[in-house]
Amino acid sequence: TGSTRPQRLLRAVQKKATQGDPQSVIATIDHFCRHSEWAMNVGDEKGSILDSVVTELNPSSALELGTYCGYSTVRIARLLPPGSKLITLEFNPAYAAVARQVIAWAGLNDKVQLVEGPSGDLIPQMKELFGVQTFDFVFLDHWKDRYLPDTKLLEECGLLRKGTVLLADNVICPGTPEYLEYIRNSSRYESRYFKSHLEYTKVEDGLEKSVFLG
Ligand SMILES: O=c1[nH]cnc2c(O)c(F)c(-c3ccc(F)cc3)c(-c3ccc(F)cc3)c12
Ligand SMILES: [Mg+2]
Repeated sequence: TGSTRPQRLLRAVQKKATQGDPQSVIATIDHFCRHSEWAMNVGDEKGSILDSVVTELNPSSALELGTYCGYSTVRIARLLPPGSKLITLEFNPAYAAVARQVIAWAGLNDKVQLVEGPSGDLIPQMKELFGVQTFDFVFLDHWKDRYLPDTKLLEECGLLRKGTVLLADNVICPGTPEYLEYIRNSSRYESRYFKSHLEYTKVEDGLEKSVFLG
């Protein structure tokens, strides 16, 4: 049995990136995806937009739906102020196992809590399991068909507050039409589309940033 793509990505990080240096972990993964094997990390172009949204918001509590190999987890956590917490949910155990090691290599264990399981089951448990009141920031990057139900679940569980920012990846490719329809027509959100490209390609994709108005 051979290695998987996430395992080969992790091997590249452990071989080439500097331990405790998130920027070198990010650069190593981007190089691997451009020159060795494409992988579905948010990437450097959309990643810069993610960075600017997180930096401007300076969140104390953040949630990521969809960890994959931990690339965006590292991008977000490296920008969080001391004492802040990023909770990241991953359904696939093999992805979670790789992500834990990528996050550890970047030296970000104290800012990140990776939880394995389906987002639909875990979101209602956020308050009781992790003492979360509300999230300041949510990055949606798991599965296109879960964006809308999980957003409604976050609302219903009282996990959003006036000003919470939702940032959704892949709203064009592969596309999340039901989510966009809901969020752009809801009086409870103010949305803006950031045009970009599918990671490591010239194909159009983009991020949708939505502020919950309460
Ligand atoms: O599923 C995802 N979650 C999060 N981010 C993703 C992402 O950033 C992507 F670029 C893709 C993508 C897009 C185009 C493509 F050709 C291959 C993969 C996917 C994706 C889409 C459909 C699938 F069947 C499997 C994966 C995802
Ligand atoms: Mg994505």
